[in-house]
Amino acid sequence: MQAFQDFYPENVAHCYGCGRLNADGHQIKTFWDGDETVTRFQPKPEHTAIPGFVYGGLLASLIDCHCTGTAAAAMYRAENRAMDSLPAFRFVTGSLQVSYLKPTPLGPQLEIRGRVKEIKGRKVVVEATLYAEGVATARGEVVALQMPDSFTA
Ligand SMILES: CCCCCCCC/C=C\CCCCCCCC(=O)SCCNC(=O)CCNC(=O)[C@H](O)C(C)(C)COP(=O)(O)OP(=O)(O)OC[C@H]1O[C@@H](n2cnc3c(N)ncnc32)[C@H](O)[C@@H]1OP(=O)(O)O
Repeated sequence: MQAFQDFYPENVAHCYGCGRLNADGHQIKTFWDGDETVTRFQPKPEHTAIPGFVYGGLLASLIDCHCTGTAAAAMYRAENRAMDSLPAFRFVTGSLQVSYLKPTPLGPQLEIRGRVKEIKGRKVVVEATLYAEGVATARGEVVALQMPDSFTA
């Protein structure tokens, strides 16, 4: 099954969090699960904050790209269009808010689940919860905006 990120056009597939063409990035993969979206990610030893626990910046990055990917997929769903159809939706982060609820253990695979809160014009608001072994350890919200032309290098 193809992930949302597998549909990103080549010129926007280099993001550190989600670009499949960034060999040094996280290359997250996000899928629909009913009305929710899900990403699973295995942190590595270098993603340490305090020994035994995951660095919060990594968790923010995972939530960020999970939510921008969800925003793009949600726009396709809202327009009843296939994800490889044109014009492509490209989203960037307007705001990213993260609450760290509990320390996140380094070891288990993490699961991020997202839900669309609002679609309004070029803006999509997505909320996400990050779980380690079924326990919610972080929660976030992203305001994603369709990418302006000024981002084109
Ligand atoms: C499923 C298949 C898909 C296939 C194809 C998909 C294509 C690929 C998709 C994805 C590519 C991968 C890329 C991932 C990216 C990862 C995340 C990043 O790291 S992104 C880098 C960090 N972010 C920036 O550098 C942004 C810098 N800021 C800007 O460029 C602008 O400020 C921008 C675009 C965020 C907003 O500017 P405006 O001019 O478009 O916005 P205005 O028209 O003023 O507002 C529209 C609405 O948005 C709200 N808004 C605007 N900025 C906001 C902000 N910063 N925070 C909260 N809300 C904001 C406003 O309040 C307004 O809402 P009201 O309509 O009134 O409800």
